[in-house]
Amino acid sequence: MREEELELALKVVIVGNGGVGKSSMIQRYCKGIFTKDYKKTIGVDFLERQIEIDGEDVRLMLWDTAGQEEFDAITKAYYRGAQACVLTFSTVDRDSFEATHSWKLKVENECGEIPTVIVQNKIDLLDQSVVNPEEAELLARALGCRLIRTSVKEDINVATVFRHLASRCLEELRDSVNDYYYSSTNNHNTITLSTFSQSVKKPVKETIVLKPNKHKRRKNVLKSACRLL
Ligand SMILES: Nc1nc2c(ncn2[C@@H]2O[C@H](COP(=O)(O)OP(=O)(O)OP(=O)(O)O)[C@@H](O)[C@H]2O)c(=O)[nH]1
Repeated sequence: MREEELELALKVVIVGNGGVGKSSMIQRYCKGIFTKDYKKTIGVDFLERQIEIDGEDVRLMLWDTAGQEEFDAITKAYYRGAQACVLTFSTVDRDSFEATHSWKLKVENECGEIPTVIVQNKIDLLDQSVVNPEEAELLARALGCRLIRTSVKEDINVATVFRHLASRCLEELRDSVNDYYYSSTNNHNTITLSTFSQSVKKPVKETIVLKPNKHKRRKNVLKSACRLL
């Protein structure tokens, strides 16, 4: 495979009780549309969107899973291999809020700990809210996730959810690439990263601090990393 064919693809699963707006969120983000009709997802569905984060092209593969428990056996098979997760509840559905922790556990059972956000959807219906803001913050803190409030209907914060997750995944990937460089350079070796300012050439045993080039874009660090690995 040529270097320019390499791309970063992230599998993201969207989970939460039925009717909280998972399918609508994915449709909004990938197709720019919103429909009032409720069509229950049977099993799983899938859409994708390409975005750019810090100069990296990232393909987001968004897996829409059914919220009804009867589909649990099917949907959990699709959690496997996910790199990020959206836990969704609805502002006007108390049960969906209370189920958030159990959704997190279901995903964790298949994927371990992965970057996760909690989404409180339907904030356009705040006047009918059955979850107070402090409770939602507390839950997010307890589960160690960022809370993002969205309205898929009004297109509020939907893109933020996916950009945040993609950034988190990229950070983790960069950290592991950097760890690899550091651990694979023994004593007198040097490393060269051409995508960073003036190439980084340092004797090992020092901490290697990678600074983005101020003049060149820090483009394709992961592709370059793959080439070096
Ligand atoms: N007011 C309002 N309604 C929304 C919003 N997002 C989704 N809905 C509506 O909520 C209903 C359920 O949305 P879906 O996206 O089908 O819900 P889901 O979570 O995919 O449901 P399942 O497929 O059963 O798991 C639909 O009628 C949507 O139009 C929102 O932000 N505000």
